[in-house]
Amino acid sequence: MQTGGATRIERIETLILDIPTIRAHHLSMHTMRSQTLVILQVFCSDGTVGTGEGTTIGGLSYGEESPEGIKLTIDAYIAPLLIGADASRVSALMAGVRRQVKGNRFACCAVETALLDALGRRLGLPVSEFLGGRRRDTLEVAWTLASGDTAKDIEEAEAMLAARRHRIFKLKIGKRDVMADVKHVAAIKAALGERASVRVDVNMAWSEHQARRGIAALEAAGVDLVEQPVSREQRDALARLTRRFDVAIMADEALQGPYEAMELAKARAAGVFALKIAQSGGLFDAQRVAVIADAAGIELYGGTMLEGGIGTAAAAQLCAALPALAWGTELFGPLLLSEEILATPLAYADFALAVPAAPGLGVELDMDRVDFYRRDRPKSRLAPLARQTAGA
Ligand SMILES: O=C(O)C[C@H]1C=CC(=O)O1
Ligand SMILES: [Mn+2]
Repeated sequence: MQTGGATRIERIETLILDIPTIRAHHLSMHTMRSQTLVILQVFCSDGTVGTGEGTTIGGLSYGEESPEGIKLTIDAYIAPLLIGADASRVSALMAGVRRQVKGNRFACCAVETALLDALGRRLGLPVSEFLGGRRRDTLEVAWTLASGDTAKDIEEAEAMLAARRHRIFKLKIGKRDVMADVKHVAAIKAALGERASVRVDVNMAWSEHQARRGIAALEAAGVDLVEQPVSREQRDALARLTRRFDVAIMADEALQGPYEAMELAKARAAGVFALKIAQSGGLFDAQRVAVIADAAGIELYGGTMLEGGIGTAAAAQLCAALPALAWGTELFGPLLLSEEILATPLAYADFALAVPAAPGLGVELDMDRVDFYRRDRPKSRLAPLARQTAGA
């Protein structure tokens, strides 16, 4: 796997970080009070270090990979395949990894991200420039209202509008009775009116029958988009809902890479795809999903697994290079964390995220903060850390 004079992969290190969220984040299957990030670094023989991130939501309650599993997969199975290999052959390296490692898309995405970061640093180019070239330098970013309380959500949305940070709001529903959720959403939409786009994410909590009742009422309340109302296996039900309603129906959990994208497109099961680098299995596979969406006339939304700064920068690099991104993005993950792990936080202003312009992912880790939040930190390092707030 190596040629003379090539830059080699010398070492791969992984770390698990636990960072508190700024408030409880209620999803239909889990309430988050902290987020767990798996950070990996790929050390190359020319001195470049590439950084990647593997992050999921709620342990094993959202997807099949846990943070501990992502770390183990990289340490025990992926790293040994890569040590000594030519670090710049990213696509070939990932094809080799996939021959030996089935599934484990989040772990593969983290590794591919780190290799792309290192390659970009070596080339002196941001990753978006070799994913086809940048089509945009800023990305509109939605915010998720998920405090669990209608009045608090309205207050939070008003503060975001006043600060010009977000004007698209995604509401997490599916935990309560359908009509209680509809009442909650309708009250928020009525308060915000035309000043904001209000969307909902059911995270698979409804049956098809519940979805028919719920979506009809949400459409009447002025909601713009309904994300993954039914379980990911129920592709036919999702297709029937897409045909039945004018409001946009978006596939999220049902979309796990190019194969599912093709099946969803053939079944006309969604009008919009939540494009996520981790769920797709990496930036290359996310690009393949985007190509399928484009060919099928399906619109795109840049989704998140609530990653920290590294995963968010990686998704931003991909989103910057997409030909079209009709529904904007929700790349706000770092803003939900109470502490920043980047040396310079990502910049959010005027409802948008500025896509980092420096080589690679365009961001640097603050290693003191990383050290502080690592799960295995030595007890002697428990001294409080000076607070640095995420965001601009
Ligand atoms: O989309 C999801 O299901 C996961 C995630 C994205 C934003 C958020 O608040 O949760
Ligand atoms: Mn979702």
